[in-house]
Amino acid sequence: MIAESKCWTSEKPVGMDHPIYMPYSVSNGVPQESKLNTYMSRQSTSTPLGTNNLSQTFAKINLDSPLSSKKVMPQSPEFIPGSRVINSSNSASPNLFSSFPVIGQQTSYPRIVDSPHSGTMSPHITPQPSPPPNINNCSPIPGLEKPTVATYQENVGGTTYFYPTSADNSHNTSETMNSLNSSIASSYQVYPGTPSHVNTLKSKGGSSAFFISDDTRVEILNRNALTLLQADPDQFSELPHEVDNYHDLYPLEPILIHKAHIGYQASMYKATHIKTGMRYCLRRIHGFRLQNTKFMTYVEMWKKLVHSNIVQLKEVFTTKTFGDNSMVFVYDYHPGSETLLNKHFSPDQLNGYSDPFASDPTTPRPYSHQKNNILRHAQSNKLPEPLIWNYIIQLTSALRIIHAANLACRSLDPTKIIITSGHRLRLSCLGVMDVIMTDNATVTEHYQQEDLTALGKLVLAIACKSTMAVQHTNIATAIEIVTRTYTQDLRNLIMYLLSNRRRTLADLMPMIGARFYTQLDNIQSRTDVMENEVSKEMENGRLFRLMVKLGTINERPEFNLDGTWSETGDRYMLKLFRDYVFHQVMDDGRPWLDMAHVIQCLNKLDTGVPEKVCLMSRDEQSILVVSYAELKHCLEQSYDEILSASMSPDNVT
Ligand SMILES: Nc1ncnc2c1ncn2[C@@H]1O[C@H](COP(=O)(O)OP(=O)(O)OP(=O)(O)O)[C@@H](O)[C@H]1O
Repeated sequence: MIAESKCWTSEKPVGMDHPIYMPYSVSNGVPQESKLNTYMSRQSTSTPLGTNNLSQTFAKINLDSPLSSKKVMPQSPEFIPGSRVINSSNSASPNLFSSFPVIGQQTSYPRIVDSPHSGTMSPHITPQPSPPPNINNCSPIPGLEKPTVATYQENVGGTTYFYPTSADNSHNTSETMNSLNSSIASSYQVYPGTPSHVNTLKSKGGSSAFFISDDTRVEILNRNALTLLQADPDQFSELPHEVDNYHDLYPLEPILIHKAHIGYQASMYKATHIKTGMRYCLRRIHGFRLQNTKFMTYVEMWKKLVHSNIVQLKEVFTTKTFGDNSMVFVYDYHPGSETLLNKHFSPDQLNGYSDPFASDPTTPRPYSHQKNNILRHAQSNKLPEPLIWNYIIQLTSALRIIHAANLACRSLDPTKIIITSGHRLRLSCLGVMDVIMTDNATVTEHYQQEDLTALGKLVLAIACKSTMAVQHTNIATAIEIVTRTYTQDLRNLIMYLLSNRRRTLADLMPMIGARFYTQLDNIQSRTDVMENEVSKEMENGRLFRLMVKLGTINERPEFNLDGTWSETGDRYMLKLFRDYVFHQVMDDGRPWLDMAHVIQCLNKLDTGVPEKVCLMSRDEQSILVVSYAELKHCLEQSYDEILSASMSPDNVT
């Protein structure tokens, strides 16, 4: 079948039998060798819809209907062949031709070839400024942008163009109109803009209407870059190529000869699992000889523990690959994390106090420093109390499940808590003490009480921003500082944790009290913001897949030995569509760039809406009026062709 509405006249509307209605067919008016001809041939063979009978087609047009009898506007903007003037000011009678990217340089009127599918006419073809940002990627709801018409007529410079709508379209329109009575849904997928509740939550990080916010993007990029870092073989020549099932080792800290707080020298590496390609964090305990295998029970228990505030232990193994007897603990890798010690106790945050550990690298860390001057710490440097409570909630949350699993942390220390963005804390050294300090005599209950004491010391150190606050001789002064600086509640919690009585995590809950709600609110608000970011990227991902298909088809140099494949048949239409989406120009020939136009067009293509779009050949001699539905059909069919050829060895040429 060929076009239903392939007609133009230089007069006002006339009857259907008027000779100026010029049906186009492959053999009538279109050069056989032209690309348009190949497209039309394709229509006549493969397109299932439509009719070639003009009389039938036009019989459907009710020229007497109020809408169809719309008068030709004598004042319609004049269409001046040879001019590049695009005039779309007449909103009552949208100037179809003015809406083409470049109309100039024409010596004859373009042919109009109507697509076999029908639908509403694309209302915005002319380069137009985007709508306001919050809706700028939304298209008008089909059926609303224009009253339902049985026929569409246009007078341009004395030339009348008719676009009959088929039964199919009227069906769609009536469906749309029916749905107006109840609800109206966009007929295609689109990101509807930032919801107002998220808009009020947004941080200063800057937001984008279409893309992920700058803050989040930078953060993710940074994390990805860290994950992909590789060690320079010249610089780290001593690193083994492979350790057990891991390779691509990258040190996470300078390898210093100091004993970690566990009493052994330890070092951390990022590594990649040989089989899965996943990144992990290896904690290597240097020079450690296993005495027995009792620790395996603990390892199995730790491996089962999953919580948002702990770094999960994956496995433990011994190795001689490093040239000694090393014990390696494998954990999840959290790129971009830093220790709580670095974050809140780094030298520049200590008002000029030097790193308490720098002088003696063999001294275990961090509470062993003997100097007693850190309490001169300025109160102006204090952390906000809500942040301290935030930390308390996260740490107690982790301890709660650890203790519930009949385990103890045994490493609640500022060097063994890592922090990532959004003040997320994780306990990072779980299970190590149970393996390297197996002590059958001491019951877990004892270590759990030690955990609570360690928590009290940690909170005190954070509140005073000093690791020395927890030294026995400084504690009284440190508590005094807390009393002066923070609420009674915080002081009470520290006092409780540092007391000699038997303590439980359950007792801490009423001390935290309604602050749980604040924490919950913060997390949920953050989830809302992140969900909005995801919804933007979801749309982008969808459009990207569409672009991949278009890119795979457009300008393909050859397919199955056919050098003209991408220029003929369905592909020709897709090429013109690509021009329409991306290559439009303004009146004076400057490129017209409008992201909203691109997104809108791609969204409509993705869904295959019945709305029509006018595609102009590059020589400006032909115009195809085609629906997005048909474009989608062409896209899918052409891509499937390539896809099946890629899978079938018979098609390899
Ligand atoms: N699971 C992890 N994922 C990513 N990085 C981690 C992980 N655990 C620790 N790190 C990082 O590795 C580095 C070293 O951690 P480590 O626990 O050894 O701290 P440390 O201050 O060197 O303690 P110690 O003196 O006891 O060795 C820190 O920068 C920390 O942020």
